[in-house]
Amino acid sequence: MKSLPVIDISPLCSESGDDAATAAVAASIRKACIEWGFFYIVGARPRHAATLDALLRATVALFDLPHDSKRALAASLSPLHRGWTGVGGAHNCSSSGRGGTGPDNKESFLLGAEGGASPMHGPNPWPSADLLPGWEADMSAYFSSALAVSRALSRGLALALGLDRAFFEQRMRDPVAQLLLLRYPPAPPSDGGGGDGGSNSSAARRVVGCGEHTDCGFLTLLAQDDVPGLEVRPRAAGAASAAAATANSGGGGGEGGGDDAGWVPAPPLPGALLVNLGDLAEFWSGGLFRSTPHRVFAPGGADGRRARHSVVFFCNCDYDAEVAPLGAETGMGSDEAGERGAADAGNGCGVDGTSATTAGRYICEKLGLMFNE
Ligand SMILES: O=C(O)CCC(=O)C(=O)O
Ligand SMILES: [Fe+2]
Repeated sequence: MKSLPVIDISPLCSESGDDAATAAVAASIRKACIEWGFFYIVGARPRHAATLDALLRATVALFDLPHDSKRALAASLSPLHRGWTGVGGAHNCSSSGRGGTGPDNKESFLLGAEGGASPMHGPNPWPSADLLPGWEADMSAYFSSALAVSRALSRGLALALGLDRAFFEQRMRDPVAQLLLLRYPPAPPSDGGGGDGGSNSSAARRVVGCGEHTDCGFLTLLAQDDVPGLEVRPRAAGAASAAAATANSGGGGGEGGGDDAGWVPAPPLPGALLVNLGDLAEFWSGGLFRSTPHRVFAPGGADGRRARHSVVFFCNCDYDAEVAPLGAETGMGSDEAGERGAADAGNGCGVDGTSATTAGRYICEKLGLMFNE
């Protein structure tokens, strides 16, 4: 059974070294971005492994705070909607889901780039040091570390598109980046009665933690604890046939139809981060790279006693970075154009429109935000 690719990005983590190893990583990234829009990375700076543990511990500590302490940090109090949102609250950072999957079942806490570089930069509602000693330092360390990994990856993405390796990095000087901490509470035990819509598929019996959506920005890095729940639905021909095989192989319990068809699990892989591309990357790459739909189910079954925690780093480019769909330089060959398939021409990324924009404008439009520039 085919599953999501794993790519060792260590050759991208040094400033120099434009050698065969780098070219091989760029080729793997190109293939993964065309076929899946998702891939695991290993080999990021060693510093990252240490900050990952601290990150997950700090995330649990935040959500374990008493309700009143979290309410005092509510996102509704912040002009940039940073801070805490309880279960059933708004979905923060992604373009809207499709397919009527119902309300999200998750608690979230949003942080973002500080300073005044753009209307999307600003102060974070940090919990006080009395409440959570060292929390701000742990989160800030992870934020910088995730940004360094994103910059390294951006070199691979640029090479994968036939561009100068610094192409995206030069547009990530003080990027619009956000860190979203998530807790998915376990699904209530099923007494076999429920089910929505009378469907018999396992997807219908499971509780949605985060409905199907694509991310709207450039690059997403996901750290997850050891509780699974994330699934992706690749649209390219090669990966899609692997997904169909997964749906039919007994893992999902479906019969090739219903809500499970085409979905592939993206379970936690110790020491790895999961990367996915957002709508902005698909738009910028002229539709060559994928912004792939994904969804999360609340922990159930054997994992049903524990909440799932994940931390999503949405790395965009600088607010005023100019963006226009790339053309011939990406070297999209007829094979790759065929790989895209005719059926999936649009996922709302605006790839068919040729108008140039800026990263900030693109994201604000997707999120329905308006700022006076
Ligand atoms: O929690 C996860 O694994 C993914 C969350 C996600 O896709 C999002 O917040 O955009
Ligand atoms: Fe997402």
